[in-house]
Amino acid sequence: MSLPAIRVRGVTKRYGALQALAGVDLEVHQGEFFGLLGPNGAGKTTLISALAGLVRPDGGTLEVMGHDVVGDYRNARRVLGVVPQELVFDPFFNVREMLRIQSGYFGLRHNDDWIDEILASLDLTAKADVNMRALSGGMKRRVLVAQALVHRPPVIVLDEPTAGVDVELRQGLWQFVRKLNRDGHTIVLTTHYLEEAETLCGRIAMLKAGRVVALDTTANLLERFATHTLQARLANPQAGVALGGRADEDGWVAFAFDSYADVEPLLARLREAGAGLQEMQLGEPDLEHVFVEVMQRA
Ligand SMILES: Nc1ncnc2c1ncn2[C@@H]1O[C@H](COP(=O)(O)OP(=O)(O)OP(=O)(O)O)[C@@H](O)[C@H]1O
Repeated sequence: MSLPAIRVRGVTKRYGALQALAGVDLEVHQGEFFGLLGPNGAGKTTLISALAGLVRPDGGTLEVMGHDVVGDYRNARRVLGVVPQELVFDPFFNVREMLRIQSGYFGLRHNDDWIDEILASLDLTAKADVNMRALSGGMKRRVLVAQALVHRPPVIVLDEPTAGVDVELRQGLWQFVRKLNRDGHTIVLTTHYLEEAETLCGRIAMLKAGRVVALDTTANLLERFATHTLQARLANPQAGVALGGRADEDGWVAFAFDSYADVEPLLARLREAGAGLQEMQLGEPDLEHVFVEVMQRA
């Protein structure tokens, strides 16, 4: 097994009386597209800040590509690119200057070829000489992504990169991030858009109140926690309700089932009960259901 991209062991962090991280253990493998999900205040940003060395944990250890983020800060920082949640910029510089300055933090002086490549990939070339304060919110967010990449880090963490971003930019951003992942970068993503996480992430950790409450492949989470649904429009909805369905006002009755093997007996029972099936639809399990279920159980 190769060196994990990220290794988090027993990490705790307290803000006064508030336990923001209550013992987090986590490993992200190299090359993974990993999702870090959780409700507001679960501790996602705190964990990312600890990885970036911006927050010092009270206990436990964090490593990026084998470098301890406290003891070996410089190397740990060098292998990590973080796209932060908040848009914070110095308004006096233009885009290219910002990226040069960021390169300078990592001791990279002749970085313009790579900067040009990033600008082109993020469709920012035309904005290279534009002052930061003159950019729209979505453009600024692209610059944040560019900034995280100037030092070619193998591990990239994106903290809610698509919050408040329009559909076009969101899709462009995902295309780019997917390409980075295909090129071998490890990606860690936090988002509240569970549909995005479901399509993008191969493995997911769910955090609640500073703890990991679920950690598995996306496929296993969907399999384990979510139920399928069968929606049936019935001439006699009461017959469906008597068989355990939930009726809505429009005459549809929803049945939850765990596997397709349960569908045939259900249809047979509906026929025996004279439910009068008029129309039906199957609903696939989705990550949103899984999330709600996990959070309720935890
Ligand atoms: N600097 C700070 N001082 C005090 N409390 C803090 C500080 N930073 C975070 N917290 C608290 O720690 C908890 C975890 O916050 P964090 O920002 O890590 O959550 P999150 O999962 O990223 O949430 P969101 O989805 O809203 O971004 C919250 O209750 C938050 O109020």
